[in-house]
Amino acid sequence: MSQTITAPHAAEPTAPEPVVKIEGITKGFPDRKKGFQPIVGLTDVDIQEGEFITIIGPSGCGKSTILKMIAGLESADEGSIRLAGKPIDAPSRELGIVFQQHVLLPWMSARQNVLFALETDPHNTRSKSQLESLADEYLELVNLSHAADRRPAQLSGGMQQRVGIARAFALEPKVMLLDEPLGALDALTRHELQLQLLELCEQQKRTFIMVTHDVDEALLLSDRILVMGTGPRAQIVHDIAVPFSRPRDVENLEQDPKCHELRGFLLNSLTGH
Ligand SMILES: Nc1ncnc2c1ncn2[C@@H]1O[C@H](COP(=O)(O)OP(=O)(O)OP(=O)(O)O)[C@@H](O)[C@H]1O
Repeated sequence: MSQTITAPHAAEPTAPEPVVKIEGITKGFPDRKKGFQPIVGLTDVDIQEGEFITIIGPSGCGKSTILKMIAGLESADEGSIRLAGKPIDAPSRELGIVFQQHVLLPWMSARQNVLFALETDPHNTRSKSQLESLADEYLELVNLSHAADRRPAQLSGGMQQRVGIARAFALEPKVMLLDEPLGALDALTRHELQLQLLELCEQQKRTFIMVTHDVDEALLLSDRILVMGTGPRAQIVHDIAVPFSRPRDVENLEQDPKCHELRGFLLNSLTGH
């Protein structure tokens, strides 16, 4: 007779260590007239490797400030932020950033812009020809191979933003921080790039933390949506798991009643209803 033997004190499976661990952070800024202004209230978040996290919240609540603290560009007043267990106290190549405004070198082509970032990476161990292939690979991933030799002035806003995305992705950071990456684009280009970003994220399986004002963008791309409340001392008021399986399809999402329900909930939380 077969028998199942269970260890008397089998260890509980432990959750993997979060790639980003935010513990008890607060942040404020000095104001010449009003004195110290508290912005971000006590905040704790664990982000697991491979998750796509979106932060949404009312304007001025401190979303970008949180992203800048994770990027090592601002320090928290209290608490700590760790990347794979190590405190983040300065920008690092493990943390890639894409801002709303692409900062490309105007005298270089799209390809040279990506290549320059790779060549000046102090941790680079690849040869020049390997870097050239890598730059081409990432430009292809954002559908820009045909425009690789054009300079920024010869590219549309959406194309320039795609070069910025290719450049940040090509450095293959552990965590990609996106601060309203599509915020400056017209609605059509924005939608196109959302789909491209979705495809890229699903192919790359990296960790993403994005700030956006666009609820539909958050629902399309995220595994979790963190909703911040109003300030001062704004905190995360909802941490929502997005239940849609991947790969995602916009049309299926649009017809899914769960998506409508979540969308309504998010819009209501943003408008304070
Ligand atoms: N370096 C700074 N010095 C002083 N105040 C700052 C600084 N950075 C941000 N702030 C203030 O902190 C508050 C939060 O700014 P932040 O950009 O993080 O908000 P946000 O939620 O990303 O806003 P939005 O949605 O409008 O982009 C704002 O009142 C802003 O003026």
